[in-house]
Amino acid sequence: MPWIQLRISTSNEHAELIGDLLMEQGAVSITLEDGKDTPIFEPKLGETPLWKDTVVIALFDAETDLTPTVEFLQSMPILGQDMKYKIEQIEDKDWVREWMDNFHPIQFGKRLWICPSWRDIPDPEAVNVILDPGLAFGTGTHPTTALCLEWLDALDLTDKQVIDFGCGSGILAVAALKLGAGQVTGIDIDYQAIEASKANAERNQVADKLALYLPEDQPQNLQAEILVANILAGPLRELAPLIAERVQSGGKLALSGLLKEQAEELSSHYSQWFVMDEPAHKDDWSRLTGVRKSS
Ligand SMILES: C[S@@+](CC[C@H](N)C(=O)[O-])C[C@H]1O[C@@H](n2cnc3c(N)ncnc32)[C@H](O)[C@@H]1O
Repeated sequence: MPWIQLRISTSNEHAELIGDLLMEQGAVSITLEDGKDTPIFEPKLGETPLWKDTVVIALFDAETDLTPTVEFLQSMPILGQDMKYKIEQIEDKDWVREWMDNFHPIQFGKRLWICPSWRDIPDPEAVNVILDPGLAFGTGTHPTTALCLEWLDALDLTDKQVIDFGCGSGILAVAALKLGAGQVTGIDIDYQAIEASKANAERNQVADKLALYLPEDQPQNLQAEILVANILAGPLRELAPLIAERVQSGGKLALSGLLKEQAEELSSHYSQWFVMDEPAHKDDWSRLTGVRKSS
């Protein structure tokens, strides 16, 4: 079905009200976009901050006459006759198909490949993870996932016990198993992540070695030789005592999901329990690694 979209430049104060009014005018969806290049990396819990210059994008059925909607918005004092807007025709595309067409097999480190389940495997001799992320985070294209995959690839995981905190699509958990881990525990707050991890483990014939839990259900005495957690700096800080408890003495830790400027502070916090290495970086993101001290 073809669509038209109305883009209105406004401020963070008025964006939500304009979005609500456009829904009342028959828009089928509203998207808010950064009007300039001002990224918001890690909002505080419960906050949904908007950019100072925000563009409200309203999608309408292509048959809609937008003249009355534009006139109505121009009559509002917060927009007025000078309202900056644009009307665009949207090509009718199959967005899922488009995303699938753009996701290709990627190599991480020396041995590991992440291969979308709908693609051919480029190197059958490699360690191949066949992946469909479904609705969960984790395709390998994000720098934080890439940093964790490279770390796992460089370890000898043979028969090791591994914990994947914040397992998302299960990409790290399944990669660890394909790299030889004996048993992996994946934990996530999102039930869809648990489902996606289970499906990906089955796809890779390693489901019998993957235990999955919501945080409240994880076993009390759970411990592993290796723990990887790609979450965000805030939760990683809060979870630090629990994460430390989960790693055996001499065991290895990797944390990602943190920004470069957060690396030093988080590393120093974890140094209570771990001998920390220098951080590794990719784009704006970092990975911290360390070895558990004796408790
Ligand atoms: C950035 S994604 C990482 C997914 C995957 N491990 C990867 O590396 O691509 C973070 C995941 O952590 C989960 N998460 C966030 N806070 C969490 C918490 N406190 N405990 C467990 N999982 C959490 C999210 O639901 C999400 O699936």
